[in-house]
Amino acid sequence: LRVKRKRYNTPPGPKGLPIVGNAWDIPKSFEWMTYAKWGRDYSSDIIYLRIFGTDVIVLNSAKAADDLLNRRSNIYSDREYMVMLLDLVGWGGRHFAFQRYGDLWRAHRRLFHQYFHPAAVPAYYDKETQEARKLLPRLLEHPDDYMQEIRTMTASIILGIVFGMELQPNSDPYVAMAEKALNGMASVGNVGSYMVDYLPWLKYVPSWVPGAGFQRSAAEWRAATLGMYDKPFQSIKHAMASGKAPPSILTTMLSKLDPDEDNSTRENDMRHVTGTAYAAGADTTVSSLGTFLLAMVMYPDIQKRAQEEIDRVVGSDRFPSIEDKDELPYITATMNETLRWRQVTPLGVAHKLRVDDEYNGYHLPAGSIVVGNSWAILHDEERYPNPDVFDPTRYLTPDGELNKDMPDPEPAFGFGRRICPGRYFAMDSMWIAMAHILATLNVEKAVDAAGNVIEPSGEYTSGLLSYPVPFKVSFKPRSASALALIQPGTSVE
Ligand code: HEM
Repeated sequence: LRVKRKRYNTPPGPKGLPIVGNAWDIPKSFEWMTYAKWGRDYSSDIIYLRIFGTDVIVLNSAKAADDLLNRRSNIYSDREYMVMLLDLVGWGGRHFAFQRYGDLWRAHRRLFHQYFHPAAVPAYYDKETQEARKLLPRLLEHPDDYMQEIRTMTASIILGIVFGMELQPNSDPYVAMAEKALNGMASVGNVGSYMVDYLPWLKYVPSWVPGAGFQRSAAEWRAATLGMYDKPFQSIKHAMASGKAPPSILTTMLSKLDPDEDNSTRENDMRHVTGTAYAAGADTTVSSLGTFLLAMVMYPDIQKRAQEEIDRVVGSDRFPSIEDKDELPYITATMNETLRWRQVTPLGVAHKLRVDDEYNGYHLPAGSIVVGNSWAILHDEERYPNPDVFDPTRYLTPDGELNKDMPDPEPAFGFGRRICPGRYFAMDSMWIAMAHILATLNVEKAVDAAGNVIEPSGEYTSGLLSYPVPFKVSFKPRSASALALIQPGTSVE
């Protein structure tokens, strides 16, 4: 029986072809820019696409994203079921960013929130500060590996607070496994990266069939995903049983269990929520700090101004502390601008609409994938003139205070009930690392063997997470007293 579809007034967008719809219109990379361009071409901040029968709605303005994803969050907070990512690569039921709206998601999010809400995160300042301090000498020693060193810092912070884990220097086996799992996630995590997402029966095609290479990649990634969730959980549980587990979020969680009850569901929630903190939090913060370094290399005057603020408020005989934050508005503005200028997740994580909706006279069909284009929102020329220029003063009043009328770059963290629940912790980690780097190091363009300055390309990778394309950086201690802070044994002449 064929039911004839009623023609509704959906938002404008490229026309597309029969059956495949707009599948071939969507570029393989930097889709956020194309979506923003379509918004201009069709003079609409809402764009409608159809991909193999799936409705996709892209929101290109702060107003549309706020009206729908924030204000109607009760119906806009579902997720698409991504076969490749969830079934084949193993993130289903584990990483709640990809969980459908429902009880399991709610249980995970609630448990996570208990340890990452604004009043909980100051408990992690000490660890964040300690690891930021360890980062500084490593940047001086291994300037070419600065991204890896930053990754070690974020991994040490998160794994330290969540599992009480001390990382093994150089390649830590847990981090190596997690990196593999995260590579899989980054490769398949954007809705529609794999044909199997649109044609779910493809998952039954064995991996030896020509063209089914996704099955082989999936099996390798899957082993890493399962390991990253199970291994630390099991080892902490064992260590706790013998009284040897250092205090952590997981030991606090486990200590609340009643040994006389069947705890299997709650233990699973704990395993998945703790594993997710690393999966969601490590590489995101790494990318944002990479952007910070890129901005400092490209805009030396801004770096100098930030350093002057620290010198004036903190002096040079101690490190800045997050307790100084209120007196360091330029540093906070620099962090906001870092999150605005280049997003870690330019399209956020796609939401899904659960029921039919109406907006501005348009029909938005139930089941639509709804993409908040945070790149477009944070590059809106009206709110952010010359949006491609890195300029922290956007966030400041003329007399240098934080401008209360300027919205925080919140869209960088998503929307509505799905907004990043790790954002307070993420911004603390970023702020502390940035303040430590600015206080003690000059971050400059590197020079090659022939004495030529190496210009960074300023380019980014494309995917669910976007990173600066590797660029060379030179780190130099700002002064003898800075060096003495970085390497406490060093004498100051
Ligand atoms: C600069 C760093 C970060 C950025 C830019 C970022 C960005 C995002 C974005 C865009 C989302 C999707 C929101 C949506 O669906 O509308 C998200 C979700 C999430 N983030 Fe973050 N994040 C960052 C750091 C962190 C950290 C450090 C953690 C954990 C400690 C974390 C945990 C999560 C979790 C668990 C979710 C899933 C929320 C849900 O679906 O209910 N994030 N993040």
